[in-house]
Amino acid sequence: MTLSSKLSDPRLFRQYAYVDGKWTHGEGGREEAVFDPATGEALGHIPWLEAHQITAAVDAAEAAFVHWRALRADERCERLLAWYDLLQAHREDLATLMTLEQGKPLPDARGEVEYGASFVRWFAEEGKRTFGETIPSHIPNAALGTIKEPVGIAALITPWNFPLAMITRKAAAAMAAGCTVIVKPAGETPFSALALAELAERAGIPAGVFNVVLGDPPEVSRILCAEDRVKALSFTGSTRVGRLLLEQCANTVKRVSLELGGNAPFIVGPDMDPREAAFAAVAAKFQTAGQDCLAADRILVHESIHDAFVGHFAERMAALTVGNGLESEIDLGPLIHRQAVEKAAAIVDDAISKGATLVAGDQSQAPGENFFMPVLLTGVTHDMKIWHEESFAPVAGITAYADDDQVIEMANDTEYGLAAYIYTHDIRRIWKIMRALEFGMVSVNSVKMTGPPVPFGGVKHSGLGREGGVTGIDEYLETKYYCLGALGSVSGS
Ligand SMILES: NC(=O)c1ccc[n+]([C@@H]2O[C@H](COP(=O)([O-])OP(=O)(O)OC[C@H]3O[C@@H](n4cnc5c(N)ncnc54)[C@H](O)[C@@H]3O)[C@@H](O)[C@H]2O)c1
Ligand SMILES: N[C@@H](CC=O)C(=O)O
Repeated sequence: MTLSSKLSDPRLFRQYAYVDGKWTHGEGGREEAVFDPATGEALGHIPWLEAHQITAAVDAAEAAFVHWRALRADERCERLLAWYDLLQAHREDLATLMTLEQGKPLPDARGEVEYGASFVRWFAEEGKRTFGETIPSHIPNAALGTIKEPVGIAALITPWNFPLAMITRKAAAAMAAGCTVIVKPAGETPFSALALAELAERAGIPAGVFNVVLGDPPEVSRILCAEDRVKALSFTGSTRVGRLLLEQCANTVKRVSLELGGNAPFIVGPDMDPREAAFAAVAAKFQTAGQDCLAADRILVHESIHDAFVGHFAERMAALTVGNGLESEIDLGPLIHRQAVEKAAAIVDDAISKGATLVAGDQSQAPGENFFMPVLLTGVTHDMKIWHEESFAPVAGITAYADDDQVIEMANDTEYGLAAYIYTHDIRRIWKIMRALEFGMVSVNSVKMTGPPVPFGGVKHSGLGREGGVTGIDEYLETKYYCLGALGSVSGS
């Protein structure tokens, strides 16, 4: 059965790049297969564009920018809202596509479509509120102020773990600001991006405003980063690649936004009900099979409730079902590919060899070669990979701590600074720990922390800038200051 036959609208499945409003094949004959990580079956193929075709996408975005930026904000809003409506109308097909190429369970994929669409609606509205300011003048007879203007073409490079929402959180902000965009999705999950392009076209987004290029990742990124006409780069992905791209953007002095890796601590205070906290920790760890930048990687539990917490965690973890995300009642789908499984196994082996205890996690039960059964390790310490590396896998590491100062030190003992969780009802402890944590986002007594109104982003090596919220659109705007002199009548006003 082909992929398109699983969709009620088969035209959402596209195996071409999308440049200047046209479905585009590669001119050099290079292509890449895209696999269903659950079954290993090839879902389809995507072309790799040649260097001159990437440059042609920049030409198209440049030409489209002239007209797109000239529209009124409310006109851009109307088109983005039409796109939002289409995303909602095709939610089921978009979720099916996503589960097939990414592996996450269908209900999670539906949730991501909803989440991704919510950024389009949010920024459609925010585009109407890109206010400048009036500045009381210190210059006689002058009026001073600022205007917000779109930066120009934005290149958006995105990962495979959230194949739709990571694009819309960037693209909707950029497009609402009046920018045109060139999206380079992950090669593992291009079909969600191409379905977005199909729906953008149907929504009346003009040719050249939303482009999707496909190709060899280092080659495409080098071209986009070196292009002076590309004024902003927004990247979501690993810290390793983020650093490379930051370097590559130096010559053209681009605006760079980076949403990079995480290694979230999950802190449980002594006053917590261990069962309630353990169930929350399981949810924070195993969403998207642990392939989430917000995944609770280091679970730090007060020594007084540690053993009870571990018992409840193991009990809840044992109830998780692992399988093909298209089947019903599945909690964890496959990992994205075999290398991810091997990396997870290496992290577990490293921890055990350095003294961690394997409480649960029997890989002989895995239902396929890309699957990894949830693992629970206790006694994880600073010298283990699991402490420092983002496992991006369903591997939970628990450690006991003695007091607040110790847990703050443990939590901050990482190069990452994206998100952290605190579970306690002691308001003084919450305030002390929350202020001391070196993380861009801290969630207290809640697993869910994201959504369009929040400024999403990290500190330290987790990134630069913020996405979403009222400031997310600023990543795509320049502030132009003006001084209107010799006006005569305004002095002193
Ligand atoms: N902070 C956030 O908002 C956030 C959200 C989702 C994922 N992530 C992070 O993304 C990572 C997982 O995604 P991934 O494995 O796709 O990341 P990745 O860095 O390997 O790839 C991200 C993108 O960069 C491209 N790429 C890969 N190698 C490249 C190279 N050498 N030069 C140029 N481009 C290259 C990929 O094709 C992809 O489009 C994790 O570290 C995760 O924490 C962060
Ligand atoms: N869950 C994150 C994506 C991280 O991988 C989000 O909400 O943006």
